Amino acid sequence: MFHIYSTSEQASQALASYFAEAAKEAVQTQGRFTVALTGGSSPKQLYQILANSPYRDSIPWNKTFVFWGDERSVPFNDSRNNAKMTFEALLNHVPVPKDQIYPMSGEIPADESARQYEGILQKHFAGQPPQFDLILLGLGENGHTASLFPYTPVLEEKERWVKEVYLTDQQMYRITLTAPFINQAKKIAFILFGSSKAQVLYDVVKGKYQPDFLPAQLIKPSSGKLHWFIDEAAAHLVK
Ligand SMILES: O=C(O)[C@H](O)[C@@H](O)[C@H](O)[C@H](O)COP(=O)(O)O
Repeated sequence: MFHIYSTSEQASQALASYFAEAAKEAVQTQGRFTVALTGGSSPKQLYQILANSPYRDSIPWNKTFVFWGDERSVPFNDSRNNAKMTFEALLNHVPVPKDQIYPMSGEIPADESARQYEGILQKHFAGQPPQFDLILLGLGENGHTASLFPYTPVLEEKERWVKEVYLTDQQMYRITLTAPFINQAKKIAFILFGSSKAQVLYDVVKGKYQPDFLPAQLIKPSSGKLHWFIDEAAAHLVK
């Protein structure tokens, strides 16, 4: 479902409200809210909105468990680290217990980090279906989402929940939730803005299915809901 707004600010406000509703609903039904955050520039406004009232005061942060959809394999203090950005924009300002926040480690080799993260998730979901209540995702101009990049082996992964991927052009490992695992989520919300995303958004949702080339096409929740929070500039080809 598309949620299209004139400005990125309005779209971020709408997603903040959706986030808050998802959190309250999850806590009411299961006693906790499990969310995966995204990196990139698009969610920063959302995080800043969530860090301030009314959301800072109304979301059940003390029952919220925070994970990430992907991470660059760089130390936490590196400016490219997704968790660092999220702490600065959101997590340092809201009362989520620190032991309920699970950054992917960039301090150990990426393959170990991916296995470690899978272990953390298995423990978190022990005895329950491994379903995030909400996963936030961005969309890159080349069709990637999380760290599911075109023509990378991780796109073929069917068993693992979390996997490392080496990106030759960036000369960097990244760690990512895999598409089959993301697709278990109850709610998935993409956030993207600007005319530079219009063509890729069109290609992903209306174009030919070619997920090796456009990995975001792999995101199809098996029983959950898929939402797109976008501005007019990004939406103009899909409307
Ligand atoms: O770590 C990251 O960068 C992301 O998880 C990545 O998948 C991002 O969401 C897209 O690249 C879109 O990024 P923008 O929002 O900056 O366009």
